[in-house]
Amino acid sequence: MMDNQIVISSDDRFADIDSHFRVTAGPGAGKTFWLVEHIKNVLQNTTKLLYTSKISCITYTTIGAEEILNRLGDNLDKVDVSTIHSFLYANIVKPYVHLLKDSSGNMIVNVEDMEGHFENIATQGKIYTWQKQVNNARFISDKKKIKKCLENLDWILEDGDFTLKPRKDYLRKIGKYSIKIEDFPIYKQLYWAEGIIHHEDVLYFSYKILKEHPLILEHISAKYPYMFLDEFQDTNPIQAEIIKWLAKAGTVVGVIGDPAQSIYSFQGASRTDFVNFYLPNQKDYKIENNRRCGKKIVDLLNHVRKNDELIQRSVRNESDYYVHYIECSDDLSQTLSNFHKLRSELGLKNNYCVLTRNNESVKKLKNTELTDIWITLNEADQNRERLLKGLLTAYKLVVDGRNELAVKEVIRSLRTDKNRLIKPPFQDNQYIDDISKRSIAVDLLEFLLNEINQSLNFTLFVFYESLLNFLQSKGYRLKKVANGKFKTTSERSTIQELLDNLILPEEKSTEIRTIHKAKGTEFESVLIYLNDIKEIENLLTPEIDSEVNDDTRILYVAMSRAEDLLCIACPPLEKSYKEKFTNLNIIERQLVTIRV
Ligand SMILES: Nc1ncnc2c1ncn2[C@@H]1O[C@H](COP(=O)(O)OP(=O)(O)OP(=O)(O)O)[C@@H](O)[C@H]1O
Repeated sequence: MMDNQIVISSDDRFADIDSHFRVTAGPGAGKTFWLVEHIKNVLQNTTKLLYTSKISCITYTTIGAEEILNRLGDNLDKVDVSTIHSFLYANIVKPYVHLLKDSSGNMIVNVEDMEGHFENIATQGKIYTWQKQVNNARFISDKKKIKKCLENLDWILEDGDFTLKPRKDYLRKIGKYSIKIEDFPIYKQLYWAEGIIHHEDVLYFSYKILKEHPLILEHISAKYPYMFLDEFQDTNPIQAEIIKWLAKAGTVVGVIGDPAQSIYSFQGASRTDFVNFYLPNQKDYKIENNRRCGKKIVDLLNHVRKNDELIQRSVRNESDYYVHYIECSDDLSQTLSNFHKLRSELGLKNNYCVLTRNNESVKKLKNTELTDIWITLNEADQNRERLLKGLLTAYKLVVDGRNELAVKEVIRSLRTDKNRLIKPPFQDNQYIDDISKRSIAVDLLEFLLNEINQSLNFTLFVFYESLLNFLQSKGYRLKKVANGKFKTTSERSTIQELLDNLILPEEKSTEIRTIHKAKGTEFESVLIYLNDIKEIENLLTPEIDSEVNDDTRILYVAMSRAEDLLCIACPPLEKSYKEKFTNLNIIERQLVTIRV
């Protein structure tokens, strides 16, 4: 499907801006760079944009959206940059979800209480109610497994029909019982009745709305005559279908991506959906340069990608550092110190990142302990947990340099009902309008920064008391803490513990993170921590086009984040492995003991 590709450079501007297109390019090719220039090019030359219409630019993460907005500079008022979920929520779900009715003609979502979309977290209360309503499920005693199964639910589109089921089918089997597929919608309905919809529901509702009311497509297509989608290799099949409908309705669609960086199969994405993506008269382009990585890194990337059609050329002739490996001891802080020593010897003083597969390894590297504190809090008091999680998330966002998003997060955690009365844990009958919400949100952020910096080791109980006093000084009353589960839990947990266990879905400046959270980024030096010898196999015998798992591609994404220094930390290696590393031009860096 990829024949007839026209080779371009990230500097090229197209004269033909009104054909559908696909750009395929490897890491560091300048896909995002090219996309921003293409948007400017369209803005300058189009005749299709009318007074009310805009270009839609879809990114995979909100950090990606912020980056593109920054790079667009003054060209913002005719471009909407957002994630696909925000786009679909704002343009389809929010305005039209009331059109979806059940068999008795009732709305399937309580629209009045709907305020955004959330992660699917199966609370104890919902699990309890669901179990009461579902025959067999009453007898399942392992609540943790039920929770895992319900939180793994997703809408799977097969031949135009949806099934709601866990992505991993074995999760349905809990002890002797196997949860029936037809019992899952009951769980969703519990949330929808309260106006709560989950991220995955946004795609599902959008598809249903457009399928049942195709006229809406005409309206959206008129509003967005152009739609460009970055990182399209990780697109969900439902999304791809909606994009095709929009193209048919008249929107010029452009998709950009790299099949070798497709790493979200656990969310239903598949590299072949990108490889086979086709729209009538679509133009196919590819970029072969790699402007990010030094020469030896590109050689290694080409080795990992050897089954693929795309071989990259490094254009950074000045950067030719060896790729290194370090065998780890049990003390991971030594591995980190050795990596920093190597950077310093090589004179590499700019940014770096340590990447690893999962959150458990991140915690190991950060030397922090994993606890269930947020789950315990949620079970103790759902409303307080929601408020505190929102506030501490906002605090982390500010520390990450994302102030605007932090303000939004605080506003979101000050939940109001349809009469604008603030919901618990605030006391009853307190009115707040949007302007006051924003202004108290800014005050709250300032309070959080002052308070948390001084009180990391304070208990949550103490913190909550000062939050209560602070809000009171601003004229808002929180409910006082009475004896009970929240009190005992909050007396036992510290703010530090809560922060350590609060993992943001996206991170911008964290130095140790999972590979999935490094998508689209670049650093002067990168250390990849592989804690299993199996992960080394992915480097030695790579399967970049595997349909079975993403492992090689995840490693490829990690390696391709490095500009100058790439260093691999691994378990002690047998001789045969060391020889293979030498053959790949990866050199050993002896671990030495460094006193800190
Ligand atoms: N034409 C260009 N001129 C100057 N710098 C460029 C150009 N194209 C790309 N770059 C730079 O090369 C680097 C890689 O570009 P970019 O981040 O857009 O790559 P990408 O293809 O999106 O990579 P990935 O798939 O790995 O996320 C960036 O630092 C970018 O600023």
